[in-house]
Amino acid sequence: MTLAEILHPSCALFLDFDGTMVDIAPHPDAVHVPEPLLAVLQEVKDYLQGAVAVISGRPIAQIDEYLRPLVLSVAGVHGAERRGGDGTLHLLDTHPLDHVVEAACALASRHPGLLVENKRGSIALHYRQRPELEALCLATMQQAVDESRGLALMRGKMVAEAKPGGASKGHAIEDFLAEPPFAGRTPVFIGDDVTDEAGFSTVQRLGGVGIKVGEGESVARRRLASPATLRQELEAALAARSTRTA
Ligand SMILES: O=P(O)(O)OC[C@H]1O[C@H](O[C@H]2O[C@H](CO)[C@@H](O)[C@H](O)[C@H]2O)[C@H](O)[C@@H](O)[C@@H]1O
Repeated sequence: MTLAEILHPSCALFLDFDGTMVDIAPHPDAVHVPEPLLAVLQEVKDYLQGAVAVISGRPIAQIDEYLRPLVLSVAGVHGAERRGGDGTLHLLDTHPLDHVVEAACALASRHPGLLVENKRGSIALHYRQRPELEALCLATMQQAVDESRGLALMRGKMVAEAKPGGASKGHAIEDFLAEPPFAGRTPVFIGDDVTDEAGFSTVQRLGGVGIKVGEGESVARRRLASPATLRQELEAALAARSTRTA
């Protein structure tokens, strides 16, 4: 089944960012947003009467910067922050991260190439430049999280993140679906990473469609090969819309 067949005007579309809309890059700051993607997203937003949201591990401010001048609804930091369809900002309670920051920074200072990313309520330890240190990074972060209050460890692509225990992409999608312009629509969530599995489960439980980009185990019942394929399929869905309404 293609995205053109799935994406009807009564859908709400939820999109992950890294690895889904844009290719994975060697460094978090090195991602490239292809120019045509912005135009496609604007058109899809119009088609779905505003019911398009980005569901990302990145902060909302970063997503805004990458998608500028487009402004979309966004859940950032795995749902710890969320800007709804009316522009209202919802912030989950955060928990002290000092112990995790200390542990992650101490490890990074001993191992050049490790990168500590500090977000509101969350700390990410990236090991893409030092993949051989994966086990050490995961163990260090897990121990620091276990010794902290209210945090959970989440694995991503070459990254271990400590985030608020209550934050999840699935919850963020449910919160969007309780509000206009998302309420009453069939949810479609497209993502690429372990962190997106909660989102796939949520939309499928609600009668919607989960689509995994790329390879790897997933609960999602549909697949797309790559971010480039996603862009092509969105363009095809828009073209099919023109044909349908012509
Ligand atoms: O939920 P997402 O929108 O997919 O964000 C997940 C994380 O993305 C970023 O890290 C990942 O992408 C980087 C750029 O391609 C890559 O270098 C890194 O290895 C990946 O883990 C971002 O830096 C994180 O904050 C997000 O949580």
